[in-house]
Amino acid sequence: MEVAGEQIRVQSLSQNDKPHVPPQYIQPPQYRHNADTVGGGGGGDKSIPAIDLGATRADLHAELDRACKDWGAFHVTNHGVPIQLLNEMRRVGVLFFEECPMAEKLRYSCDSNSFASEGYGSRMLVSSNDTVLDWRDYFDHHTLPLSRRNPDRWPHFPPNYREVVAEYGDRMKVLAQRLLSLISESLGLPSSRIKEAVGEFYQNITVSYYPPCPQPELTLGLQAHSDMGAITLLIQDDVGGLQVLKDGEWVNVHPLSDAIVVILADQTEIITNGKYRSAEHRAITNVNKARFSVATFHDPAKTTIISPAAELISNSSPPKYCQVTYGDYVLLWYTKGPEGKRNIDRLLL
Ligand SMILES: O=C(O)CCC(=O)C(=O)O
Ligand SMILES: [Fe+2]
Repeated sequence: MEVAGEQIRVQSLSQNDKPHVPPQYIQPPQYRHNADTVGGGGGGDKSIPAIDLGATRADLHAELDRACKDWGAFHVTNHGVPIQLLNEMRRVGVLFFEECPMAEKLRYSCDSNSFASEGYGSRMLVSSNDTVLDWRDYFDHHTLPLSRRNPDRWPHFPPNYREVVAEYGDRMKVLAQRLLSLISESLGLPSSRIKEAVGEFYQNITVSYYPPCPQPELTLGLQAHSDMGAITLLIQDDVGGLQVLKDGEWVNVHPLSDAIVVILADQTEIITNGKYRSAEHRAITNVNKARFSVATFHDPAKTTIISPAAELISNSSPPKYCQVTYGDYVLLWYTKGPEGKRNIDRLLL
């Protein structure tokens, strides 16, 4: 835990070789995952849908409609982002966490007293000292709009790290726009409808590093939450650990190396008046292997007011959520904590 400026990273704890995790990382019993499911179960045969973006438009609309209603999360293949870039993003990210000396990594430390500050950290929520901590280190990059992008603040090791992140962010933006268009169309809305409601993308890229954990049954790599913004695009390595909640059961998102995981976030749920849902998800830990993922978030500006799309409102389908200024929503998330989907539930009418 970070107290009075002291910087403790989970990676350092993991390298201590202690058999027990410190008490701040122990989840209350109701939030722990069932160790029996790790690697084996985690939803049994169930898995999120996989959608081939090369399919015909009519097929795509039907498949997206199903996936966004039932899951709020799905894999996409044939997505147009070069596979080499996905692999390079994974490679430079892992090299930073594993090969860069801790003293140098700490030079990029984020400001642990402000929300979503850019840089290297372990503790996303600034709320209170009794928050249970995630078994995760991360590096958060502010990538879009370009006025927020300052690669000087990003890792200088390996040498091409900054170039890869910049290109990766640009490619993810294009894919996120395309997906929001297709998702609008699959609801019968004009293709630009959700994109216009979100406005210019504020894009953050968070690379997460989950070190091996001596007591995975007591911890979470990342507590259950839904993402705050509009749409998240995620890639992971081959270790596995991401889970999505489906009908009350946690289902493993099995790694598919060339695919990208799409996670609908809360503002899309509001704009679609709950017709499409944001996915509640979490990351679990394991004893043997460090795990790596890259989440690219696409959010509205803090001043944007988000409300259900008028075209989706009628006498038989009244508004389900009250309108919210995105900045107020973010503040709630960071001060109260995500606790699953509690924050969006507060907006229910
Ligand atoms: O590491 C993962 O797979 C999940 C990351 C995530 O959900 C997030 O950063 O919001
Ligand atoms: Fe997330």
